[in-house]
Amino acid sequence: MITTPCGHEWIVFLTQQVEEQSLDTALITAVSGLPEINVFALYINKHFDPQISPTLLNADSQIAPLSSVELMHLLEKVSKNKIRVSCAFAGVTTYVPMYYLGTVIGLLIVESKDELPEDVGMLARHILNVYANQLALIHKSRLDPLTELLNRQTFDKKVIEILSEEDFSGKGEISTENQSWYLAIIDIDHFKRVNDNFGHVIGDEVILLVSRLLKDNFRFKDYVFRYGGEEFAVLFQSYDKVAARQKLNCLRANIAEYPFPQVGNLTVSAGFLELSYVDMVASLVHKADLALYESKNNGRNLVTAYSDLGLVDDIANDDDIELF
Ligand SMILES: Nc1nc2c(ncn2[C@@H]2O[C@H](COP(=O)(O)OP(=O)(O)OP(=O)(O)O)[C@@H](O)[C@H]2O)c(=O)[nH]1
Repeated sequence: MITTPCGHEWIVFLTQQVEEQSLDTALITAVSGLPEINVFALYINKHFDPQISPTLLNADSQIAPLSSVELMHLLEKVSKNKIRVSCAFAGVTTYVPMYYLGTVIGLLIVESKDELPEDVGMLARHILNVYANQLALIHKSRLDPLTELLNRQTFDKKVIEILSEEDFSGKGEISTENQSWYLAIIDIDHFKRVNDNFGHVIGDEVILLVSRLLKDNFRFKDYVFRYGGEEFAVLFQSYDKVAARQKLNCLRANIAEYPFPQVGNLTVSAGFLELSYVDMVASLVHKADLALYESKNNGRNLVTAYSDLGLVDDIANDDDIELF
């Protein structure tokens, strides 16, 4: 791609990317296409959180990796909206900040023999900022607007991503730290009554508060989705079924105790199962739903595992069937 002085073509290229991975690749391509930029490292904090250290985007960088402490120190230094240059015997290192809404969320480090021309540094800065805006847009498109939980469209993709993770493949079904992945579907009990008695605005507020309780009860690395109106899905890791059930019961109890403004007390029901590589996403959801119905049928405010139902699972129990 030819680079015009304003970098117009790179901006068009970056803003055409609608997937995070292709956007990352586009950024690496754009930066490596800039004149006089050959050796570089791109560090980005994809959580847009100034407390979290950025991580390296171009893993094959020839520049020695920096520690979190070094990176946080550098971010602070470049946060004055400046391109910083440090000269040493071996050459010049240039630090270009990446901004999002006034906060530095990343850094481009370039090592070169001579100082980079000013217009190249400025162009790099524009490209980084366009990337940050596009990344934020992609992140937003995955969220439910009311609750800011992950939306249903993102759910299937995430399950498939988890199932195809390296340490999940084969029959181990083991994830990081020897924990397994679980899927839970959680539904607010008698939610229609909330709408009927207090109106939709209060109903929406209840959905929002339940979403917050859900987020607070799970960890950073778990995934919480708004699956339907008053239905939520959670993908979380646990050592075993007992621990998974305990986690969900803890959430259930926290919600039951929570004083919802105007409405008072509410409960939720849940159904869950361990993710299995033999199942398709629709089948996993169907099984979690069956367990959820069991909770509802047994009086609500309950957690049921799919395995509690004692159903014969033809596919999962047949080791000879190869689905992939
Ligand atoms: N306020 C509000 N209500 C919603 C939203 N999405 C779905 N609902 C309502 O949620 C209610 C769901 O009701 P049902 O599926 O009958 O279930 P329920 O009353 O929760 O009863 P059980 O699930 O059987 O315990 C319906 O009245 C929907 O209109 C939303 O985004 N906001």
